[in-house]
Amino acid sequence: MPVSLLTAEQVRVAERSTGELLANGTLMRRASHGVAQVVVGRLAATGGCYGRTVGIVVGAGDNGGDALFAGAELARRGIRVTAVLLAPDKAHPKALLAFGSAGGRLGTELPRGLDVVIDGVVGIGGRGPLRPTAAKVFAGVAPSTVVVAVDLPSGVDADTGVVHDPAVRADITVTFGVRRRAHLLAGPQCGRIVVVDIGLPADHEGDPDVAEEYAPGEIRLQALTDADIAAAWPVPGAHDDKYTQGVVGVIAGSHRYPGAAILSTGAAVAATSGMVRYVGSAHAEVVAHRPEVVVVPELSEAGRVQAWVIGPGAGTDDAALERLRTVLATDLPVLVDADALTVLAAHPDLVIGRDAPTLLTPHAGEFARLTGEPVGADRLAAVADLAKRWGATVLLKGRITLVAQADGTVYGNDAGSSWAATAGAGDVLSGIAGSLLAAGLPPIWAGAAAARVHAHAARNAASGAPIGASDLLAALRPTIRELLAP
Ligand SMILES: NC(=O)C1=CN([C@@H]2O[C@H](COP(=O)(O)OP(=O)(O)OC[C@H]3O[C@@H](n4cnc5c(N)ncnc54)[C@H](O)[C@@H]3O)[C@@H](O)[C@H]2O)[C@@H](O)CC1
Ligand SMILES: Nc1ncnc2c1ncn2[C@@H]1O[C@H](COP(=O)(O)OP(=O)(O)O)[C@@H](O)[C@H]1O
Ligand SMILES: [K+]
Repeated sequence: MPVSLLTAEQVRVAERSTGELLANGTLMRRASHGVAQVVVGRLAATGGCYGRTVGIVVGAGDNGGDALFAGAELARRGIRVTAVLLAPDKAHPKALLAFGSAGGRLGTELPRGLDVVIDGVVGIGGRGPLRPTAAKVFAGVAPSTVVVAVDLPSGVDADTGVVHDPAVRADITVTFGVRRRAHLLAGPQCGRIVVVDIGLPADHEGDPDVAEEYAPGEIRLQALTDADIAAAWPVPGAHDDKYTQGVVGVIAGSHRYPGAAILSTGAAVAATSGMVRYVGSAHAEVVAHRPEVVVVPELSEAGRVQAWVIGPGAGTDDAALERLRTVLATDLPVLVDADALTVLAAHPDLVIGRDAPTLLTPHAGEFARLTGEPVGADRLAAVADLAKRWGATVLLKGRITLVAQADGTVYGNDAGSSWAATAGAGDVLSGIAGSLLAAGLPPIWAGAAAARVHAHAARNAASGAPIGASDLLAALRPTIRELLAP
């Protein structure tokens, strides 16, 4: 099942629902034990615990309490632990006492050359950037020191994932019970995320039971897992033929710029085993690369399809507008990308009010063209708002891809690497998502599944070195094979 990512308020609701466990400090003891275990695991893997050095940066709230209790546990294991209290008179009293009794020391700055530093400045109660005193402490941390954030890297907004300046950059983030939105939205800032079970009540899907907290239209952020995608990926059955699996039509590229057409149709051929049609002036080039694609130069000559992809390298002239108008007037699912988004920006009425499934796939620049303003720091709010206003599904590209449906549901994916940031990678994405639309997946699933497989393919193709979009395309089939038969 998709993994939910909660707001700070939803986390607090889930914590409060445990009643006594929250009030008597059991949740905090479980949380801090989880932090200590992660640190011990890290030290044990690199030479053991005894005599190693850990620093703790402690803020005024419960996040600092978690860090101090964890520090007490580490000190009891023979680790030399030093805590810097940013607000000494507000540090969690019981945790501070436990830390002192366990042999933890207090300092005004962190010792040099630490093995690990624990960021307990702020968690879900944090607002804005690291304040100057905390920033100064972290500025002195050596690059070789492993940074373990308690709950969230401080300076990262829990709900929007906005990374303020300055903010902590963590190698590992240890969180409690359920992921916060920032763990996806600011994934690269969090490093590896470890979710510790602290006994929050779970609903039948395994998520903390906050379903009733969602009002209609409210943003609900989730992430698809590989298992979700594998279960939904179209696999031909005994009675399938080329038509029953869905035919995708791609309107892309031009004789002068055939690359987008080759990449998009190539990805559509690789993603599912149905049929791919191509419409446009790059028909000779497309068929030279992929003889199985059925090509025609004009839209009027195209046979039946179950979904359209329109836009990659397809131009922005009057003829492009007419083709866009024609496909959007059908009752078929349509993916609008690249040049077609530029055309659409001047004619939003073509999509607003459209009943059939519509998937828009802008990068940040195209998004700004559609809305008339930059995406801004809060990408989640921006993409959800456009989806709601236009009544379409919107996939905002980038390291973190967000796919928003008009009802407030948003699926997010952290690509895990940025090797896909290369020319033509978007054309590949359009072909994958288009073929999934033709197979009958709802736009949010087609977009999110395509984004995740695209990211895996980029990582597999790159394997530590730069790639071009055709390398990404070539890695698609082995990546899908790995997904379907892990
Ligand atoms: N409520 C609970 O039972 C549990 C809470 N837990 C921990 O408690 C945290 C939440 O604790 P709190 O609600 O006390 O909030 P935090 O400790 O996250 O932060 C609030 C405090 O930090 C100050 N502050 C806010 N922004 C700041 C900034 N930019 N720089 C410096 N100080 C800033 C605030 O004035 C306030 O004193 C979670 O993130 C988690 O680590 C865990 O122990 C799990 C259980
Ligand atoms: N920093 C990044 N990390 C990971 N993936 C990225 C990054 N930037 C872009 N991408 C992905 O690469 C693709 C680029 O698409 P796009 O910008 O349309 O390029 P083009 O038009 O050249 O094909 C998208 O799938 C996008 O999500
Ligand atoms: K923190």
